Amino acid sequence: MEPVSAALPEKINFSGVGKTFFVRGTEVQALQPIDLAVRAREFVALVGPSGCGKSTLLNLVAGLLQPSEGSVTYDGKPVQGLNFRVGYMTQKDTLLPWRSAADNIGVSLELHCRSVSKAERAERIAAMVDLVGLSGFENHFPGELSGGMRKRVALARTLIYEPETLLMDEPFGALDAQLKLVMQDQLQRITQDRKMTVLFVTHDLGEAIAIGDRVVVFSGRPGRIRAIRDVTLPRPRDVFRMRFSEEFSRLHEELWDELKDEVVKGTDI
Ligand SMILES: Nc1ncnc2c1ncn2[C@@H]1O[C@H](COP(=O)(O)OP(=O)(O)OP(=O)(O)O)[C@@H](O)[C@H]1O
Repeated sequence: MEPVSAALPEKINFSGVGKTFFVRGTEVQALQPIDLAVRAREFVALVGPSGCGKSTLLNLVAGLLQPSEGSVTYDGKPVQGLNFRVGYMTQKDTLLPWRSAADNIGVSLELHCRSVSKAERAERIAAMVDLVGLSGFENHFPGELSGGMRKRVALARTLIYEPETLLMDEPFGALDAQLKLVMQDQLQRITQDRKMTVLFVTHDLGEAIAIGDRVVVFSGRPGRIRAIRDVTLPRPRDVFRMRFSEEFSRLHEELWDELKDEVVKGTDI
């Protein structure tokens, strides 16, 4: 089955994108030149060994870094300066410990959307609390929340200013296996409903296949694309059961063959 996004315009394009860092006089090549086009509404999962440049790719789309070679475009235009069309959920949730869950969710509106009135902010926070399943915990402080709830706060904080694209860097990495499935299910529902484009970094191949429209496997540092596969399982997917499907097993086996050599020889793990 052809994914919906196949008919949609290109959203993000990496063309010959390489990145080299200079750390105290030493050159670290994080990414070899890569080419990848992401369509609007596509959910692309990036998997690869530690240090292969996955976060660097997200930082390039967010405009936090510039490529050393090649170009990154968003809606056909080079990313220059911060890209406010994207929401970025980083590895660490960076919640403000002195603010309640609700006030953490509203922080990006306070900082970036000053024209939004206090009443509208409260309304949008309440809608987000509901959307991510935090009702009853909105007045708790981060230290009083479980790991899963903190992730829900971080997700709501990213969604509240309605970015059209989500950049997610191992958002569920620290959660236990069951909770991960619950969060994957919720994320799938939200991003499909809102027709979002998603770049999702994970170490977990099963997670990548469960929620991606496409899975991109990277080699170890310097990262290059080793394999790309479409996941044609229909949506909405039952992330709790799809692991038992034939297509899931076939893809997992195929992609694990690509990934395992890289993980074994990984330099940074
Ligand atoms: N700002 C920076 N300055 C110097 N080196 C950096 C910087 N950012 C990343 N690197 C280096 O680039 C390489 C790729 O890092 P990156 O964080 O993109 O990898 P990753 O695949 O996301 O790793 P992980 O899965 O462990 O998070 C690493 O060797 C890292 O040390």
